[in-house]
Amino acid sequence: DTIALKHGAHRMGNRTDADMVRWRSLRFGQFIHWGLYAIPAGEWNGKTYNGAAEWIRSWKEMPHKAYDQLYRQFNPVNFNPQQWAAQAKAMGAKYMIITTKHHDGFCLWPSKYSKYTIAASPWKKDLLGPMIDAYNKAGIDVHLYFSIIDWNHPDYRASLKNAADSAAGKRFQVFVKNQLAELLQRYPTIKGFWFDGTWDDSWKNDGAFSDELEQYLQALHPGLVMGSRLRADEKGARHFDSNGRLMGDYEQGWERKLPATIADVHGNDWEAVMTVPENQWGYHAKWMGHVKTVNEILEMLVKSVSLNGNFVLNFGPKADGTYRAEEQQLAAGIGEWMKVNGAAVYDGTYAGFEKQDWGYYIRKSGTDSVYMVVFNMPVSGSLRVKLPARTELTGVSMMQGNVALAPEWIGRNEYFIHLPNKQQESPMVILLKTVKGENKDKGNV
Ligand SMILES: C[C@@H]1N[C@@H](c2cn(-c3ccccc3)nn2)[C@H](O)[C@@H]1O
Repeated sequence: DTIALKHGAHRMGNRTDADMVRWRSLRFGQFIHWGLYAIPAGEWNGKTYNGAAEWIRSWKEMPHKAYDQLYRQFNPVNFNPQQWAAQAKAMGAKYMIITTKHHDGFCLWPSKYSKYTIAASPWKKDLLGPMIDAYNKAGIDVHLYFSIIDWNHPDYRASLKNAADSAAGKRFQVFVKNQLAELLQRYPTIKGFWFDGTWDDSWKNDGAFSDELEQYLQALHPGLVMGSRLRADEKGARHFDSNGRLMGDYEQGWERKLPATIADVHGNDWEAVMTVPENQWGYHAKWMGHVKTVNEILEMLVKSVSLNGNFVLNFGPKADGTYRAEEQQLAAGIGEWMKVNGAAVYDGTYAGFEKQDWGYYIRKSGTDSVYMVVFNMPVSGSLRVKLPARTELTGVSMMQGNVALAPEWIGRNEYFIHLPNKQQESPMVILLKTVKGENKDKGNV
């Protein structure tokens, strides 16, 4: 039996309105983490910070005062939003999420509610407006990342221990509400907020406020897409309320990790956000450890879509507004594959076929077209396909060159697709045409 909640999930099941249908169809996004942290870039006084570059202010070797003065040097003279948008478009991203304000509290827009903004820097001018315009002109939707945690704001409290804390907390909530309304008023074409930094007690223990805030923003900007990270219920449960129901419009917990199977997503919309190195969002001068390759990123993107989710790849521009070579090369390599095979990703959904070792199935939303994306070519060069019940195969073709293939029926609802060439440098896409049958097990295609 369910617990009576005033501030739990208010909706059963996924949103079906046009804005959410659009978000779901885009599938592939670009995250951008840009801010003062790109100036130290993970190094200070000749020492290297091994944590995430955007967290350097919390490093014992970084005096808060020194970090908080960095805005005096922020002057991205090579910032070129048209070039940023062109790179994202060439990569095949259909939406972008930009950090308006990370945990350090520095605002990339000239907020009237804070002095700690781009207006106080040598650059002076708004960075968000030109970015949003350039991306929208390139046909890419923009969502705004907003950190609730704000290390710069005098009224921020991680927890409320006394009356003074509660008064500060109230002032801080007004500040948050004002800044979010200001962002919607300044940038009316944005499609959603991506909230972060909502794990402190001060936020977790005021589910009512997070609920009211979500409804306030939806009223200001109907159709806004906001994930589960904003919300807590009145018992402090986050992402999923105390009855296990997802709050927000999609599950937003997949940070640097992916679900393993369709069972892990519980029928909810969801999105994964991923770093190129193990754990760097902001620009770090020295990437340590493994740097993901084009094919690794493509597999994460395809796996996410095959499990009904979106996949967002993170970029961390330098303080001067340019991108590091590794990120430029990654964007170009991903874009090359997406140019030929993007049809298998965009508007992709869970196909309902039994998973095979060679890779992933993706169903074009609402159609009988199912893509096979092959990552693990069998030594035999023959791909096993097991059709779901009441499904018949009417056509098989290679995406590259639209070459028809004649599968071999091997009994019941199973086929082998024998590939003419089992060499593969990158993921191979095959298109299956199916129809609803009467579960007749037959071999002809
Ligand atoms: C989207 C990513 N979320 C931010 C983050 C993650 N974390 C975090 C905090 C505690 C445990 C694990 C992760 N803190 N901040 C990162 O800084 C980046 O913005």
